[in-house]
Amino acid sequence: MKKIDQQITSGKENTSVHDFEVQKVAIQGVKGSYHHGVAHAYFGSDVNVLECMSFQDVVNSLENGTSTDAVMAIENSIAGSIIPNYAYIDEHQLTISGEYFLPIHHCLMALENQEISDIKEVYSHPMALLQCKEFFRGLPHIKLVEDADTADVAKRIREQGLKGVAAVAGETAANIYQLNILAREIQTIKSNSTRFFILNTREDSGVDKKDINKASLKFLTDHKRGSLATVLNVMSDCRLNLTKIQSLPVIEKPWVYSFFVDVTFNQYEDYKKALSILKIIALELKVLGEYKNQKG
Ligand SMILES: O=C(O)C(=O)C[C@]1(C(=O)O)C=C[C@@H](O)C=C1
Repeated sequence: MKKIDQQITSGKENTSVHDFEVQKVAIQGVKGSYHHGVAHAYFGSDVNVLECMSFQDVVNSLENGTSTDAVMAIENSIAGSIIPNYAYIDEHQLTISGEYFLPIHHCLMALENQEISDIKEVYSHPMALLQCKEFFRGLPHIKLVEDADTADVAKRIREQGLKGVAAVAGETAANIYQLNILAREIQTIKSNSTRFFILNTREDSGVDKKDINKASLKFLTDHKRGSLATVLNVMSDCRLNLTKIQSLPVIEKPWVYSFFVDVTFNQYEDYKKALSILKIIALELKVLGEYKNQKG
């Protein structure tokens, strides 16, 4: 871990001590959220977490040094990409140092002695509500309300003794905040998972070269016929496998798009060769992170 110099001023003394930077992992949400689950799975159950109530706060904590690393959801197998998170990573020069795919099993939970027929409002994270659209289509008496975090709603129901209110969250949240599970596996497709990025602000993500077999890149292309196809062909010719492509509008230039791609590879040299060509043919090529493919 990085060593930092700390100046301690006490009275007239000015002592310089060496300290070790303590790892603190920012998550969106509170204990029992899916982000919390990823922090445990990736960094170990004794990880020191910083609970943030928005993705913006996660980013701020990395920038102002209150966290050293962060976990950020980026896409879900049912609801798709969390587009604003691509922009956060790009605009704030964050480095992707890893990824984690977490199976997501949503439950509907409420205080004891509450039946589904008693529930008038269900609160949860918008991505979680999107994943359970079909389940709620069959319950028209329930109003769906977007909230900051799945587990935080569960916590609030318990702390404020909210009746007629339920949360969509994971089973861990029901256990921590002692809520009854009214329905399990309420996501539209049973096999549901969310991909999370592990982020930091260090230029070198710290991933061992021999472990790197995946990268996330951003680039723009010319408004010329075939320019995107040319970039993708270079990747294919260099034996890179494209696992994801996402376009995002370039907000200063209406109707111009940037592309965010993830590629996997067996040989780091193949990837380096592709980069050297892409630097010439693509516009504004940027490496967002080089890391280990969790599915590999
Ligand atoms: O609210 C939570 O528990 C979260 O961790 C957020 C989040 C998300 O941002 O997508 C994480 C996984 C699920 O896809 C639903 C919600």
